[in-house]
Amino acid sequence: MVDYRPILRTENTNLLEVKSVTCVKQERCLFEALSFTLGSGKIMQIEGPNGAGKTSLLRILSGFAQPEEGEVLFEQRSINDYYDEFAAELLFIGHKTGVNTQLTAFENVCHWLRVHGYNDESQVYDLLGKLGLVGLEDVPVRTLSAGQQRRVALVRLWLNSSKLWILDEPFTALDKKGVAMLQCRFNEHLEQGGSILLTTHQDLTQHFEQLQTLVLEYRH
Ligand SMILES: Nc1ncnc2c1ncn2[C@@H]1O[C@H](COP(=O)(O)OP(=O)(O)OP(=O)(O)O)[C@@H](O)[C@H]1O
Repeated sequence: MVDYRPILRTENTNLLEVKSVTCVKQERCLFEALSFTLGSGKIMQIEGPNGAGKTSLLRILSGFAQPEEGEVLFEQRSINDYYDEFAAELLFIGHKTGVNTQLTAFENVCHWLRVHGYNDESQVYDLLGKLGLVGLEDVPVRTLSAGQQRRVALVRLWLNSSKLWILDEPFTALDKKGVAMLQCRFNEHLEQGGSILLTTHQDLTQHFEQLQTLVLEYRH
């Protein structure tokens, strides 16, 4: 595909460090004094029941929301103080996938390429084909099925060399083949020294040797 810069592996350092983070929504404390680290080449699954605060945590870790207390460090620097540098190393795909459903899959991918400063559109059809979208590249995304729309959103994982991927329910609506393809892509990213934080209700223990799990309880 496009010639992207390699991820530089940062040995023996924590890519992400969460220090005593507390989140309160609608006067309910979702989590309190939460601390953990995520190293280079590591994957962490955030689990918990509906409403426990998984998405809220991902939003704090991405810098889209501020915690009541605590801080988040990326490569040992506060993401608030160095947000631009952090953002350049972050790929966030949320519940709302960021796909423009009025545009075609091809147009969406070309847009993402341009945003990242790349103009080589020559292999976009190949990439969309790889993701099972053959023949669907030029129809508005809104006319695709939920799983096909998710596949369009996930194309960014094949176009991206950000160190940290934060993904909210990336497996939603994918069929078995789609799930397997995504797991394969995750492993490639980890092998290159990238890190992944994700929420999912899938059991990933069989698929990732060094899976870390963080369970958020529902707090009343
Ligand atoms: N912007 C907001 N304003 C007010 N309340 C919010 C906001 N965002 C989240 N909440 C509340 O925080 C709680 C946790 O929501 P969150 O989306 O983080 O949960 P979740 O664990 O991701 O749930 P699910 O598994 O259903 O996606 C919910 O009760 C929700 O109503």
